[in-house]
Amino acid sequence: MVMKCRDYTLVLRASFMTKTVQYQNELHKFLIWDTAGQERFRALAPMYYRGSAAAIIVYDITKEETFSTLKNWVKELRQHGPPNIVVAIAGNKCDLIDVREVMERDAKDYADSIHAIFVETSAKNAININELFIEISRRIPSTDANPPSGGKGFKLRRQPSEPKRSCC
Ligand SMILES: Nc1nc2c(ncn2[C@@H]2O[C@H](COP(=O)(O)OP(=O)(O)OP(=O)(O)O)[C@@H](O)[C@H]2O)c(=O)[nH]1
Repeated sequence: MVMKCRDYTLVLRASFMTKTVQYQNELHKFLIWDTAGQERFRALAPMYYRGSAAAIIVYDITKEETFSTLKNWVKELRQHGPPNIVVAIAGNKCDLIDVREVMERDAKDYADSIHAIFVETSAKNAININELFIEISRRIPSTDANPPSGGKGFKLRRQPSEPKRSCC
């Protein structure tokens, strides 16, 4: 998406991707919008989270300020997001524990306090990525245990439950 504004052009880096995970006997396909996390793009966020079953908010365990920013996104989702949206918090770059600034315990406690899924991940080393999506699948099971044959998808609904995940 490109937004023109006066004499400059602002390119919004929102990319789309899919991920499929197996959960119990079902394949769950996620349609994912990776949006720009910067504050200046906040007004555009509803375009992406509206109608979404889940939101993954990612911070960088080596940068404390990203964890503070994350809390603003949680507030935004709580105030303006779909009422039953499943929120997952991912502390990325857990391969860099030597330069960690955000304690795992603190992040986990915060996630628990808002009933969010929590996991530390490494996109670089593919740690806990699948586990994160499986946990989201667990929270938003199918409303229809027996979808019609030939059907290409099914609706998801939220089911509150306690997350259980630890990092690398
Ligand atoms: N060590 C390490 N580096 C990572 C990991 N994930 C991303 N990076 C690096 O961090 C930098 C930023 O990665 P991006 O994928 O652009 O992160 P982003 O959250 O999309 O950042 P924005 O583009 O600002 O929204 C890149 O240099 C990546 O290679 C990780 O798990 N471990």
